[in-house]
Amino acid sequence: MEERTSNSPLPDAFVDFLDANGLDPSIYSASDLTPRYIRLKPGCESQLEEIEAEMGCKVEKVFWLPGFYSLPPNVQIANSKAYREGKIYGIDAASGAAVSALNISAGDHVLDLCAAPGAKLCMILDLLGDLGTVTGVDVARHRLAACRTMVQKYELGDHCRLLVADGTTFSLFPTRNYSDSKSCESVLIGDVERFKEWRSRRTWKERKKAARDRENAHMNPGIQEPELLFYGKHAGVVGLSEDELYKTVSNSELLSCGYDKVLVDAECTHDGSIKHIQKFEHWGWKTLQRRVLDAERTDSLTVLQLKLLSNGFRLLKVGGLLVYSTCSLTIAQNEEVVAQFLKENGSAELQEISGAESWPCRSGGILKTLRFDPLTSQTSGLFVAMIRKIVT
Ligand SMILES: C[S@@+](CC[C@H](N)C(=O)[O-])C[C@H]1O[C@@H](n2cnc3c(N)ncnc32)[C@H](O)[C@@H]1O
Repeated sequence: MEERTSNSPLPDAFVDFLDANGLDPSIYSASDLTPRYIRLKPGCESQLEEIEAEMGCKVEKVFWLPGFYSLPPNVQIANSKAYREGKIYGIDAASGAAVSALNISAGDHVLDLCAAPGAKLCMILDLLGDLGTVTGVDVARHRLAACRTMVQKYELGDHCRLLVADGTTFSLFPTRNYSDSKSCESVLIGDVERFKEWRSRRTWKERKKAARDRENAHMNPGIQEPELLFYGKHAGVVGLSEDELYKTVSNSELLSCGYDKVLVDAECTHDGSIKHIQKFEHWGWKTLQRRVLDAERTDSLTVLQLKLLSNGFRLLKVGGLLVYSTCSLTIAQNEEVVAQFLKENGSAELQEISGAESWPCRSGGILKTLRFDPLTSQTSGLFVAMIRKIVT
């Protein structure tokens, strides 16, 4: 593919891709003016003036999203003291809206099925406070390791466990306190080894075992067990035996013992993030062709997205809420995936997102779904749908 030839900020091949997907390229015209967004850790509000002085720019409150602030587009936050000290993290306001849609409350057991690198997971943990648990899953070990670093840096890990696993087949139910898990028929038998408090430094025996497990998983890809990459003190793991932790649950048990909230922030072509697309200038246009524009790539992604959404929904308890989001704006990866999923799942009901009336977004192609884009929202592009599991 040739490099960009027009004066548009978008590569020509990308404009053709937008055209083929019925997307108006003008939604990206405001992308150079799109602010940077940060979330301020709860309790740090009084330090805002100090943070502003240090960054040398205005830090403005996002009126429609609590805890969020906008900065001018090209401000680098990584060198700031507030960032180094874990008082702020970068997260787009549209991503914040997707998490906010979940209406996280104290005591929730939350599953984040495509968790890495972890900005949304951090926000979920921030909102959860001192009760409940968050299970973060991602298939990419190195990305989940980065997520662990982030959770530890922001001191948010106490109620969190991270597992390398395929989200399309992941099947572990939430780890509640031991007394709770009894009610979910997880029974303690005999004198078995139990998980102790997490230590960053693993013993030789533990490292050896982890390497052996990875080797086995590599040799037998069909029977991979999730790999536990991190767990906090109150994540419900301490005190469990391996059998209890890795116990999978039947679909009928999940109706009552499943997660209260599930986020499926699915893998996608990332075409809603023009900053991401512009990175291909350095990565090479051939890579853009392979990763974003190729129709076969989109086809295999939509299959993956439907599988992730279906499995996330299976792991939800009755009455629980699931948010499906992607940072693609194509209909194939959003409305069509949701429509197919609703057709296959009689107990799934699309929900109006409460609070969204004040959000600067527009309706998606299916009623109750939402679309953020740089022009409408002054955010990155994001599709959001919220689904409840009902009794059928
Ligand atoms: C859009 S990113 C998620 C971003 C993340 N939620 C955040 O806020 O930082 C999609 C993630 O899905 C992961 N992924 C891809 N296929 C997966 C699968 N089969 N199971 C679980 N995760 C998967 C990728 O490794 C990637 O980290």
